[in-house]
Amino acid sequence: MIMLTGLQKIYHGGTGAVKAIDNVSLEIEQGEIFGIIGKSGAGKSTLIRCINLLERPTAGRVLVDGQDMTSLSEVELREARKSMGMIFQHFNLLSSRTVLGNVAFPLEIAGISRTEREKKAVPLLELVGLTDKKDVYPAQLSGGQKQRVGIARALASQPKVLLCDEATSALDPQTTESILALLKDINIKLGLTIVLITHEMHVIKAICDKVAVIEGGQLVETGKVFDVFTNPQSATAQDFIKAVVNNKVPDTLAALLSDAPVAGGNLVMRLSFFGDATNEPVIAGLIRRFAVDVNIISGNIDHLQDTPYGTLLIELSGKDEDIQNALIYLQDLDLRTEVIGYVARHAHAAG
Ligand SMILES: Nc1ncnc2c1ncn2[C@@H]1O[C@H](COP(=O)(O)OP(=O)(O)OP(=O)(O)O)[C@@H](O)[C@H]1O
Repeated sequence: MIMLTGLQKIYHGGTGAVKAIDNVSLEIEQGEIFGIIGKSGAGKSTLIRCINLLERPTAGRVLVDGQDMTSLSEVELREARKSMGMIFQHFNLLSSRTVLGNVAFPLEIAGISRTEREKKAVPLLELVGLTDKKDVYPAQLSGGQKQRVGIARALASQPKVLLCDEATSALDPQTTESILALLKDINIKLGLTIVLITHEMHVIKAICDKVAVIEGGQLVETGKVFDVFTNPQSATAQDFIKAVVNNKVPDTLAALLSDAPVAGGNLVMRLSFFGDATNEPVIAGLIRRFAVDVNIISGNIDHLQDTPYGTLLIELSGKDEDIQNALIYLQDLDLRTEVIGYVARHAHAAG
């Protein structure tokens, strides 16, 4: 649906050239919700604005539905942009127009008659749950309601893609949740491809199918949200995930760990479970089979989209041989194991 190839954007400002996007290539498929996450200044806004060419890339190609956006004339570009709606952090509504007037505005620009405009806008208000606010002005709306107007307006020209520029950053957590649920609903009902940028991992976790992590204008990691969450490769992705998944080794324990086995010491490891494996009594099975004690340091079970996902940080104590056999047993199960390190038994109170 959307293909970025070797995308580059250099800004020339007072302080010299800034490489905001540095050789980014990625593919977004039809019907998916694709999240782009990065810290402040990573290049997220520039990247999303390059997709509809609100920013013209310095180099690289932007293909949307097979059409090379960078090769279009201004007139062709205006036409192509109709297939890409956009919503913004600060909503960008027209304060002098009613809710209905705002939603119908793109249709007015397109020269569609008043009756036709209303015919198209009214069902969109229903879709976003604002039928009763049709005749009020933006100043009378809450932030969440304003964003609903923004969404309805973006859908007015029946786009194939919805670009969301930090669409929930100005909203409180509960309103954020309801707007994200609405985006998911629209994605399913209309089969709309959604691209969103955010600096918050919980947004990605809530609705995205795939994620791209960017830093310093570069793509550092991309993949299915489930894969990136359960097995992040880059330090940046690991940092973002820490904010929503608590499976960190406590600092007091981390200070005592060594990579190599310690004779007569305990093994600290992380187990990650997905799907059906979350229902398996892994720890009970471990204790039954081996002469080891298991101390659970931390643990949680969560859902990523509809798939259960859990992590357990555990410490095994026992004879060295029993610990190694238990480790081999765990590594053979349908779960992900990660040896965090070894700790001398007397050095640590637990176990
Ligand atoms: N018009 C501009 N002129 C010069 N430099 C710019 C311009 N717009 C952005 N930049 C620079 O490009 C880099 C990326 O900016 P961008 O706004 O895309 O990042 P971002 O990830 O969206 O950040 P934030 O989350 O803070 O909005 C930054 O270093 C920024 O200062």
